[in-house]
Amino acid sequence: MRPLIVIGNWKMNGSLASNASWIKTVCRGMEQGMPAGRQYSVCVPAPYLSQCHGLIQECSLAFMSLGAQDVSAYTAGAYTGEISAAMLKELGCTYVIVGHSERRQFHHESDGLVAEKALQVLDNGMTPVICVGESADERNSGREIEVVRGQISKQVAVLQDRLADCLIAYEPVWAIGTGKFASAQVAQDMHRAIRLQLAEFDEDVASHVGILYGGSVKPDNAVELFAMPDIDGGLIGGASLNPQDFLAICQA
Ligand SMILES: O=C[C@H](O)COP(=O)(O)O
Repeated sequence: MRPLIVIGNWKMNGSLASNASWIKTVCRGMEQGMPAGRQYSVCVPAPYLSQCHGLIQECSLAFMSLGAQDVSAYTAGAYTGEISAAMLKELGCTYVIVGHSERRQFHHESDGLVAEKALQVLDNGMTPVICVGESADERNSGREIEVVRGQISKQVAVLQDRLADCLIAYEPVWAIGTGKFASAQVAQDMHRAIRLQLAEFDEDVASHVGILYGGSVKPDNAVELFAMPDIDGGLIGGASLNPQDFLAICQA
């Protein structure tokens, strides 16, 4: 049985004051009781990891953890501006997003680089959240399965059995920050296609991997999305900035 996992992604938002208020509000809300067997996390900008780790630790909620939004593909050395997986581990991260479509689009990250980053995360005892998804043009031309299969096949080739310890986030680019979300059935169809592709490699890996949906998840569409058999939770962008909306999605 795969646990439901809800991960917030603040992207490049936050401040020392607003982070503290967000974490206190969310922790207070979670202390009132959450559905059993779920995991929650929030991926914050790197400069705030230390602050947020301290605040999350103070809450002492076993099901709430910290995550990062990106990582270097290198272990250590002369890579100015990069942040290694070992550093993220030391700062208390449990999850690390890799290959988010914004990194692919604005920083030209390839599937190969994304897989190398995922390896770094795994080697340091954390869980990579590997993002895949098609653009509007790719879906409109009927190529969405082919595109996502291509992204997944590179991860399979590099990560092999270690994919069982990863999460995959299906995030259709046309749904990110646009308010247009994939209907629960459209998302389920893609999640199923991803799981079947993983089963071609190894059925055990396919049944273990959590596949999260991301793209305009809100409190009012989360229930239907999370009820789908191959949707194991969500990666929440815009709605995670509001602690009440994030809590509502976590409870969906
Ligand atoms: O990482 C999160 C995704 O990019 C989704 O963002 P969004 O919920 O603002 O559409």
